[in-house]
Amino acid sequence: MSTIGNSMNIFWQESPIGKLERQKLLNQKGCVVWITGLSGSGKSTLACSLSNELYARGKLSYILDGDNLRHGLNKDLGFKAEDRTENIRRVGEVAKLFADAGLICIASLISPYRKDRDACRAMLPDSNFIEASLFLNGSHLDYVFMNMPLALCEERDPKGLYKLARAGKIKGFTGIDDPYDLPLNCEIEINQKDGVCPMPSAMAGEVVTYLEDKGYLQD
Ligand SMILES: Nc1ncnc2c1ncn2[C@@H]1O[C@H](COP(=O)(O)OS(=O)(=O)O)[C@@H](OP(=O)(O)O)[C@H]1O
Ligand SMILES: Nc1ncnc2c1ncn2[C@@H]1O[C@H](COP(=O)(O)OP(=O)(O)O)[C@@H](O)[C@H]1O
Repeated sequence: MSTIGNSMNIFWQESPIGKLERQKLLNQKGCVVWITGLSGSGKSTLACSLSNELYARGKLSYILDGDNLRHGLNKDLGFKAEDRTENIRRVGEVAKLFADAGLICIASLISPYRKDRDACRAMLPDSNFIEASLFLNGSHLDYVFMNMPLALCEERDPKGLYKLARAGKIKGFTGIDDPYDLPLNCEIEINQKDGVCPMPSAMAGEVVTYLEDKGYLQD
């Protein structure tokens, strides 16, 4: 019996089929690939390309896209700091469930605050001791940082939001008048090469190679 958050007298219910059985069924390891970066940096593009690439290899993934989740689960949240924190916390919890289900969960959110990203990583510890030896950082969450210059994101501006933010019509826009804390410990960083952004398939390929090397693409 325990007290968690605001709930009292609650018990953990075990289920007969666990993560290991599900992973065997799917021949992959449940994990979270969390893509962070400015609006317009290419998070959704990478998420879709990665999902396609994994599908072609017979691997089951699911995309948690910040924009989409704000249409449902997170429709009560805005963009002030505490709402963004709650947004990331909720998506971290959902991602944890997907990883436990055995899926390769691809989360694509700006996730601008370092403390919230650190909290998500802490939420997904590698609890299985035998498995743990396979993973260097002991976490089933890996960050991909879309390190694209603000000027490029602003030039792309596919939704016209930077223009509105610059005109003062959107307040607290990430990169303009709300901070983006640069990641200090991301597993993968995607950069421009000679001023050119890699093709989506090349970005996805880099992540797939990483997942392969870490042993996620087999049970
Ligand atoms: N103020 C402000 N700041 C940043 N972004 C804004 C804002 N208002 C609306 N949008 C749109 O919301 C998308 C980001 O949602 P997220 O859930 O990923 O944001 S966060 O992680 O909670 O910061 C983001 O989508 P992406 O462009 O896909 O990143 C924007 O289209
Ligand atoms: N690797 C890339 N090369 C060229 N254009 C890209 C690349 N990645 C994204 N884009 C373009 O940049 C814009 C923003 O990409 P998007 O994936 O929607 O970013 P985010 O999800 O971070 O807001 C889109 O118009 C997209 O087509």
